[in-house]
Amino acid sequence: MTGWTDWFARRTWAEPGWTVDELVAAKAGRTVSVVLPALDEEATVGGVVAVVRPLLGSLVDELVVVDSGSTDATAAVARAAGARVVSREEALPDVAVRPGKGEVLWRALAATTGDLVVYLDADLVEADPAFVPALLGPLLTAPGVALVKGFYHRPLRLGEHDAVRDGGGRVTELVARPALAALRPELGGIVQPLGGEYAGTRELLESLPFAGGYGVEIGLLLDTLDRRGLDAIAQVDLGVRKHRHRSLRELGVTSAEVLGAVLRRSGCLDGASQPDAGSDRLTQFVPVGGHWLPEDHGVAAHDRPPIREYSARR
Ligand SMILES: O=c1ccn([C@@H]2O[C@H](COP(=O)(O)OP(=O)(O)O[C@H]3O[C@H](CO)[C@@H](O)[C@H](O)[C@H]3O)[C@@H](O)[C@H]2O)c(=O)[nH]1
Ligand SMILES: O=C(O)[C@H](O)COP(=O)(O)O
Repeated sequence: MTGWTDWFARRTWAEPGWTVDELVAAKAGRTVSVVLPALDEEATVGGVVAVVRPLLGSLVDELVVVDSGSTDATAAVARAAGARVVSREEALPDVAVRPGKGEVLWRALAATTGDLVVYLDADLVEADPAFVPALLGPLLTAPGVALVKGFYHRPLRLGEHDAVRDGGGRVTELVARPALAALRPELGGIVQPLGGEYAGTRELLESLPFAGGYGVEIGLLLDTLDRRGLDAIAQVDLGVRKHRHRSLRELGVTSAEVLGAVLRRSGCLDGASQPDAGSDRLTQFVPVGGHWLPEDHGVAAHDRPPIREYSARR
């Protein structure tokens, strides 16, 4: 426990108690965009939009679902629930799309205008209306804070009525936190480095590269630390977060993208001069008819440049 204990005491809100009215007053002319990245989330996106929708026109100035190439009814459901829906192509029309979550979060900056941006995953189950106010609290009231991460209990849901308490967050616990402990121990006090519920100033987010895939969250944390220092980062307790779980095999690809983003930022891969450094394939072995067959998966191993620089080059 070195390097972050003082930070933890200063920058962790364990019982966020701001009221919406207090936060609206604290905006002082600043505007807020809430962004939901969504790839085939018709089952849950409507519920997430519905808990943010009542804040539109007061704490929240725009609520946007950025559709990541869904083939289901995600866009229609999100629109019906009250969000503006933008496809990833529409968000930045003259830039060819690359796959991945980081890509849509990066493009979302071009499709929105808020001074503060709140990201929420669209696969949240029983999303909590308190998430957005709590994530905005430190940004609106604590000078110097530029990035706010949520933390929470994460049940591992095994069925509709069955869950392992705090059994979720497998990539977080087995890959992300150990990698940070080894390579950037200052970030060891961040409870949920991979959580998809966080908020930042546009000024910060537009100045940072975005890892293209699931490495985006850990990349933003590392880059904020390196450019702004630990005190620019805060965290708030959001209670409980439930989401759709992916299979162990899918989480292997997530882990590869998270690890790649860390290594590119740690001098282990030459990320600075080669933004695409690192392997973009992961082979997994699957048992088929008594044999183990290799299965090849694509891994997003690149960073998008800070969107501010990108716009300037065009
Ligand atoms: O190409 C993609 C992939 C995902 N998503 C959306 O991103 C959100 C999170 O994706 P998900 O596949 O549910 O992520 P997890 O496997 O749960 O991964 C966790 O860990 C990741 C790595 O840090 C974070 O990016 C996630 O937010 C966090 O929930 C969901 O709304 C997805 O629809 C996209 O929009 N495009
Ligand atoms: O953040 C993580 O570690 C991944 O989203 C996996 O989460 P899960 O173990 O709750 O599915």
